Amino acid sequence: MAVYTKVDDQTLSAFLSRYDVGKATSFKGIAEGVENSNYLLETTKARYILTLYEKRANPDELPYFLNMMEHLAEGGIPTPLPIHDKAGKALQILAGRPACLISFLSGVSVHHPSENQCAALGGMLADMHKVGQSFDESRPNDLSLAGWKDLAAKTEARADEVKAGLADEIRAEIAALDAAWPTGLPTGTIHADLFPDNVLFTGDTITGVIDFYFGCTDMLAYDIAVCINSWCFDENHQFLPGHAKRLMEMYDAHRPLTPVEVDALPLLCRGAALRFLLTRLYDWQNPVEGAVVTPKNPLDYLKRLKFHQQIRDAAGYVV
Ligand SMILES: Nc1ncnc2c1ncn2[C@@H]1O[C@H](COP(=O)(O)OP(=O)(O)O)[C@@H](O)[C@H]1O
Ligand SMILES: N[C@@H](CCOP(=O)(O)O)C(=O)O
Repeated sequence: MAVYTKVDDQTLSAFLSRYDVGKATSFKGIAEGVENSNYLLETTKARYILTLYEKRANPDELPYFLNMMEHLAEGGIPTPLPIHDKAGKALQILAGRPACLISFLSGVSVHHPSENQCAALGGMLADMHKVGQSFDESRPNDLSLAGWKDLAAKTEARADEVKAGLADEIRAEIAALDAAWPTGLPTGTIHADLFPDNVLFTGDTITGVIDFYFGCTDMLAYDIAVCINSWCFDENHQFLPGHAKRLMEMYDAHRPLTPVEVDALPLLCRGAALRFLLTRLYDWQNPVEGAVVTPKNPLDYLKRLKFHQQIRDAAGYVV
């Protein structure tokens, strides 16, 4: 459960009095997530999610994320909507943290996505990229090469406590990616953390896309690489080519991939694997005292990284 900041009854009712959302009937910490504190709030009017921003969230960037969600929702992507208070304000301070009430979306996230669900994901991701083209705000991806170097420096002293030789493997991978990281690919607004726990389904239909707090401006195909990493491996970290094929085919049907994007996929997948290896490693080494959160295993992404390292070209993902 990710709850870093506790919200008591009095604080909650004072907060809710700013809104026209009715009275709270239930308020519970949510048993998923890593980055922020999330509560499910039920009121006499509706259900909401209350998010308190923690850890990596930079308060100055929160308006960007909320505006991105609103822009995508207006374009037909099923993202939550920030709720505005009676004075028109969406972003608040609650229990000393920046906070926002957002609309609750129905559906459930899947632990073992099917090929059909990967196809739905590919189509939605391409649609999201197309709608994102008219979003006029931008934010650099602070978890790309420069961010990885920074995390590698912060984690290297104790990386070998997690696995012997890990610091060297990370150093070598950063050097390889630094020398070959693609440029000139189509860019735009990307989600950058589109894991299965951030997509809600009813059957094979996507009913929600959540957690835009790593959203940024970067190569569109990097989002596909994040999805290949997080949707197309089984629980034993074995690659699932049928999943990747359906994801990419449906993406391509909604937004045709350019040849340079296809060629860059193995490198982008390596970069995405390294990104999650590093943030997980950092979180593993730096637990937040008193937080209720289950740290994720960094080595899951070392296994994926090794898989991508032996892929020669994008065809390796679909055979
Ligand atoms: N708008 C929403 N509608 C329904 N459930 C949500 C919504 N936002 C978050 N959740 C639930 O809260 C969990 C944690 O949210 P998430 O944004 O992924 O947190 P974190 O940023 O901490 O990773 C999700 O897995 C989902 O179950
Ligand atoms: N997806 C990341 C962790 C970020 O947490 P999320 O709950 O916001 O997806 C990972 O799995 O390492």
